[in-house]
Amino acid sequence: MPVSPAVVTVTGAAGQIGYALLFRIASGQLLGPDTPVRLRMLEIPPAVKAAEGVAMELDDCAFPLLDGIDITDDATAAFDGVNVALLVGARPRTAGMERGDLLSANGGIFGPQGAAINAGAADDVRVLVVGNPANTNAFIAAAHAPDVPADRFTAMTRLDHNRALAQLRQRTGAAIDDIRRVTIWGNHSATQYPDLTQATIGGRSALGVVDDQAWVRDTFIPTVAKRGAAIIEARGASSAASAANAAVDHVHTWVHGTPEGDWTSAGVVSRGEYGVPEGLVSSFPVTASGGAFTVVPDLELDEFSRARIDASVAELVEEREAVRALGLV
Ligand SMILES: NC(=O)C1=CN([C@@H]2O[C@H](COP(=O)(O)OP(=O)(O)OC[C@H]3O[C@@H](n4cnc5c(N)ncnc54)[C@H](O)[C@@H]3O)[C@@H](O)[C@H]2O)C=CC1
Ligand SMILES: O=C([O-])CC(=O)C(=O)O
Repeated sequence: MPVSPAVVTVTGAAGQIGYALLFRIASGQLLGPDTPVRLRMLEIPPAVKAAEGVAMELDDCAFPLLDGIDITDDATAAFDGVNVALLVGARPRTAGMERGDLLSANGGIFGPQGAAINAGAADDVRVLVVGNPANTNAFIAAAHAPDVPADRFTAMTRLDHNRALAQLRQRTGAAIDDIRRVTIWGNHSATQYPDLTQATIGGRSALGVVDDQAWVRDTFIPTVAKRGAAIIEARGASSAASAANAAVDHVHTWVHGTPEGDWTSAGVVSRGEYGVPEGLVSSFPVTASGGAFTVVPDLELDEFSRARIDASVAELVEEREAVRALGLV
């Protein structure tokens, strides 16, 4: 029996991440080889023509799973019946900025989009916010969607998670598939806490394999946390293909699950886990099963980890206060 197509909406579809993302979605890498996809591309009016050009290229790939493409500048139309919403469209930072500096420029995008999702999305909608500052933009979107379960709104820290895996591979020579239980806690910002205390490499403690606390504290953590700025410095533009790759990973894991014995990292709406105030969108260690993320419970946090998580969560609280002051929630 033919499977009906999933509606996947990508905002900012004519941007750099959109260009790296849409072709992977249409080829089946997001939802798997058995699910046809109907793509909805949302753009602001000046970029609709560029989105049309991207759609022409998508057509020219003749992807068997691509059921059709709609292009619109209207959020209500973009999110009508949507199953997977990828909220990418937002301004990227430039050299010298922190992601939080984008709040006033970008925050206003996510309330109306949350409201449009609330009004028209499919019952099983899953939302991934990529546009920065991603955690707080997801908080804004969720606040405007009271009828959508809060656990359907997530923010992307999978890129940070993948960066942590890559740094650990470089340091130890381990295969990526042998590295497990790495965690990104907190905000997708320089305050994030990439945590190796629970991580294993080939079943052994990653900290034991590395055997160099100073490297973890002074090299690993800042390299992962400041990787976005390093890419901007080197490339003259913020990361795009690796961000699109992480978005594909995030949704694929959400839908298809985490491997036995492992977990990933995602920004999810806190229910008070690990002392993170309820309602904030914070990155946690999460497993995925049955199409839902669950925060890994009962991990022991040492003093250093506790302090790092608290510092990043304090920044999320500040961002929440800022969006309240701006009248965005
Ligand atoms: N969470 C993460 O790990 C990462 C997040 N990002 C963020 O993703 C966002 C997008 O980055 P790029 O694609 O490089 O930027 P870009 O500037 O190349 O593209 C953004 C696109 O969004 C569109 N747009 C702006 N307002 C919109 C609206 N209201 N509705 C629909 N579309 C709208 C623009 O017309 C543009 O085409 C930025 O905020 C960037 O900082 C980037 C990398 C990683
Ligand atoms: O750093 C930036 O502005 C873009 C981003 O979020 C990342 O690369 O992690």
